[in-house]
Amino acid sequence: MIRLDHVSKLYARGARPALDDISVEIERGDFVFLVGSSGSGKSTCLKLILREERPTSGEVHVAGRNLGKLSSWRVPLLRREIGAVFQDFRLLPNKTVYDNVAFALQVIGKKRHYIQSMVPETLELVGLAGKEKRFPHELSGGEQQRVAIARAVVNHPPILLCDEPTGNLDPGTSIGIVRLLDRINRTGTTVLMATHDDEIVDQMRKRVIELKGGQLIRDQDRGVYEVEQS
Ligand SMILES: Nc1ncnc2c1ncn2[C@@H]1O[C@H](COP(=O)(O)OP(=O)(O)OP(=O)(O)O)[C@@H](O)[C@H]1O
Repeated sequence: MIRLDHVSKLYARGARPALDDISVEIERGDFVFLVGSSGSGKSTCLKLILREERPTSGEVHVAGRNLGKLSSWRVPLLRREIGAVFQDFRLLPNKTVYDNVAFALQVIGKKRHYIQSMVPETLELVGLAGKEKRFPHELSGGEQQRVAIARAVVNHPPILLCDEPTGNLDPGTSIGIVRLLDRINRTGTTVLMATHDDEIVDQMRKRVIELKGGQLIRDQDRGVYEVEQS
């Protein structure tokens, strides 16, 4: 579902590589934690998968596409295959919960009756039934992140990328969010989550990929956090 072949990324000529000859494969339906100290290259890795950045060398394959050969006009089609969730939620503040999620379908031209059935179903999945008319500022951080997750998965993308989705949440709320991601993963969605949250990684015991200084130094099934400091 996601494959990096000898991928390196240098943001500036002569700079230390943000990613240094990374090769890794993530199969359909996997749940993977991407760990590593600050600056180890986690966000860069996610940006390459979204084609927000391009590698300096190597190949990135996502959902059957070689991103190096993908023309710019096809990038929006790639992004439909990938739901994305971030630490800072990124909700539209002037739209209700319902409209934040519906908007993701409107912009890709889905029909009204489809939107009217998918949005309530997805809000139910993330545990927000009954809160459709609230605005983001009327929700807790955990609830806001649930809206962001609903928005990311409402179109049933095969891949869900999460960049520190629990970074702004307390431990109890965080575990609820990751259990929700686990539930989404069990429906067949491939989940790749960059995180600094040691408690969650240790509790969930999923595959763990560790980066250090841009190099992949660990790929462990049922792994633990145990990040090496750079
Ligand atoms: N747009 C950019 N331009 C130049 N250098 C960058 C850019 N983005 C990231 N870097 C550098 O690339 C390296 C990897 O950064 P990246 O954001 O991928 O790390 P990270 O593991 O996600 O860190 P964090 O856990 O702090 O979010 C760092 O040295 C960073 O300074």
